[in-house]
Amino acid sequence: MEGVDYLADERKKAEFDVNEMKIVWAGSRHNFELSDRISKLVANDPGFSKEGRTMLPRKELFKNTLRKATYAWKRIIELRLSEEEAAKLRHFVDEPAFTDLHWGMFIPAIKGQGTDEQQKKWLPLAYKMQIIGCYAQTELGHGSNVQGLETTATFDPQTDEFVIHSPTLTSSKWWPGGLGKVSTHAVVYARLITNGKDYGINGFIVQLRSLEDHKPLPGVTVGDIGLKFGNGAYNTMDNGVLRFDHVRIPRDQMLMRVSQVTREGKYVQSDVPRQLLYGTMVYVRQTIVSDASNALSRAVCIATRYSAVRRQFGSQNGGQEIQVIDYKTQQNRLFPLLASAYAFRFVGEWLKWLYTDVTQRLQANDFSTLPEAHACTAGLKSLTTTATADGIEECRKLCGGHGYLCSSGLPELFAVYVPACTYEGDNTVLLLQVARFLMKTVSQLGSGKKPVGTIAYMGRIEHLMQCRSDVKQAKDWLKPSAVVEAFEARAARMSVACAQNLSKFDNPEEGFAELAADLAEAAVAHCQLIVVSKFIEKLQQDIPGEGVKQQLEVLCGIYYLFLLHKHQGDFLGTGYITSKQASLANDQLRALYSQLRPNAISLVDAFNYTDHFLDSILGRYDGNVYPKLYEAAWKDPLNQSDIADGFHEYIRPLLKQQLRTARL
Ligand SMILES: CC(C)(COP(=O)(O)OP(=O)(O)OC[C@H]1O[C@@H](n2cnc3c(N)ncnc32)[C@H](O)[C@@H]1OP(=O)(O)O)[C@@H](O)C(=O)NCCC(=O)NCCSC(=O)CCCC(=O)O
Ligand SMILES: Cc1cc2nc3c(=O)[nH]c(=O)nc-3n(C[C@H](O)[C@H](O)[C@H](O)COP(=O)(O)OP(=O)(O)OC[C@H]3O[C@@H](n4cnc5c(N)ncnc54)[C@H](O)[C@@H]3O)c2cc1C
Repeated sequence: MEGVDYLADERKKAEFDVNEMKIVWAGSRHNFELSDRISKLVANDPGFSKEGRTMLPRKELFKNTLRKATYAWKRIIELRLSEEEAAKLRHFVDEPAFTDLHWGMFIPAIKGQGTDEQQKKWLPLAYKMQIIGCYAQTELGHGSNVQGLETTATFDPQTDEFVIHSPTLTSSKWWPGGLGKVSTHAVVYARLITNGKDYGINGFIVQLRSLEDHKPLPGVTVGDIGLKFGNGAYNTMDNGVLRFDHVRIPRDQMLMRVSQVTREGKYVQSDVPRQLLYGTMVYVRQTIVSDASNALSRAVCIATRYSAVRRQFGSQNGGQEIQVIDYKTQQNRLFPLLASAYAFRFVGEWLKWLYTDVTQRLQANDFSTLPEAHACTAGLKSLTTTATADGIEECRKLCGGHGYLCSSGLPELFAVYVPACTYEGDNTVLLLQVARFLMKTVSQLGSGKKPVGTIAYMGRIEHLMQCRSDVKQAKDWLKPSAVVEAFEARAARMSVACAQNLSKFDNPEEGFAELAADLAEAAVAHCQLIVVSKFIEKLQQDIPGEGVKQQLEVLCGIYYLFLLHKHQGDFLGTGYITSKQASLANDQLRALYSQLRPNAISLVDAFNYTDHFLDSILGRYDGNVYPKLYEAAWKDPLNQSDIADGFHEYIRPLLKQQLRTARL
């Protein structure tokens, strides 16, 4: 029981009020109480047990997910949970399921792209789960290039219907979650054709399966696309394939907020921008940023607790060995991830605000902030999911050999998380969207159009192109103004360098393609600036609780100094800092690691995760790792008998043969 006492000692070292930090992490007292209550409700309900999940064959795994999702719905109804509480419950059940897409994409697509009338008709059915929907956009041949989708929706004025058709193999819908085995309906993205003219992509509500016996409707071929990465993991989801053979739907099932087709077959474009068709993706990308902080904090919680329990080397006079968390290399790998989890939390909060603001504006027909919202959601989705996927894998390595066991929770967390780098937009493709936005901004600098919001810094381009860091000693790197200027100057100079290189090409598209790798790096620099700025802005707020703000300052410092160290080439290459100043930044970073060290365990306790949610022996709250690892091994099906199945067939004949050879 050594571990139990050990983490208790660690907790005593905390220099701040952990309960207050829990509220900062949750975003508000209300959010904290909500998460705390619902996570415990899920953890204490045997219906949501995760026991043996990674051992189940696919069919059983999937059925188990159906059972859990239905049980969750039953509890939501019985307990009369609000929409907010219900969403939390699904979150803490912690198993990818068709319901994620139903609530997370099908309903938002109808809300964002449907007319009031369409919303009135479809949303009540969806809210009661009398229909179950998915988001069918991606095809076998195209995912990133949405304009390249091939499914057609041809208007037939004779019958006032659209004919939905998959003209080629590559037009088969491929990937939509919840489609394979569950959804009764889908929002299908298809090329709208009327009067022989192709008007590009639009959304259509299409029924796929009978509401009576769940059989695919005539003309619909639908199934699961097969086993995915990892054991268990995302295989709880029925990502699907779907083909249409001239399936007819009424005209009013075209989502008509952005454009309409009249009874006569006339195409009418509303005064809202066509980009609103992509609105569901903007919404989901924004939620993915908060999810990144959830996933990363979970991995970091496991790796931090285990790093305090684990000891290697350095025993003096028969005393205890060193806790691996005390190695500076371990700190240099772990603490920036802990800081990133907090950074992503705060930028996620801010992005939620931005999204709400843009939605309100859109409702009032003000579309001015849409490009920035797109650039921010795309860029931050890309930045945070890349860092989180890499971070989870780093946490696995930080846990040494035991991190490779499924019982550490890390392999499954990684396998479930890593597709976030691809879905909702491949991370590189999304960075290039940010780069386009940046190049447009730079090209308009002389036009008198003042950059606002996250690109307001470009308005000070002349200063940012020539200023130099005035850092003279390590602690100067703790000054927010010094840091923000460093990140602004680096981002601005990288963008301007790209713009200058682009201007050498006669054809801008050719130039963009040729310089894509540099452009993606400039986009990363811009996105890192946003995260750093939002963290610093958070610290300017009034934050109650003894020592809480100080800890956040340490975390913020670690976040930006680690980035500065990692991307030293950019900061030096653009000439904003000298190598001496880079080295001072590193000195300060090391000092911050030492300040963070006694608080590390309490900083991960502030995430307030239940052992059920973490589902990790290495990350147990009580640190009681070794007895539980030992116990868990014996639960493996291989250990149900001393003699393995297959012994008589394979091992015994082998041994006999060796015996004969030995006698020879
Ligand atoms: C990559 C692009 C952006 C390219 O679009 P395009 O129209 O060919 O590109 P373009 O000419 O560069 O852009 C035209 C213009 O559209 C703008 N734009 C592009 N996207 C958006 C948006 N979301 N909101 C607002 N504006 C947007 C661009 O900035 C361009 O604007 P501009 O003309 O420069 O003013 C797009 O096609 C795209 O988003 N691809 C990624 C596909 C994707 O994310 N699929 C998601 C499928 S659902 C899913 O994965 C579910 C995940 C499961 C889960 O969450 O659990
Ligand atoms: C687990 C999971 C769940 C999903 N759920 C859904 C869903 O519910 N509904 C749905 O419709 N879709 C879903 N998708 C599909 C997903 O949205 C797409 O896979 C994603 O948008 C990436 O598109 P792609 O597969 O076409 O990748 P590709 O674009 O083919 O990417 C392949 C490679 O090409 C590169 N590349 C592509 N274009 C460019 C470019 N212009 N410049 C430089 N590099 C480029 C990419 O960076 C990448 O390295 C899901 C995918 C996964 C993995």
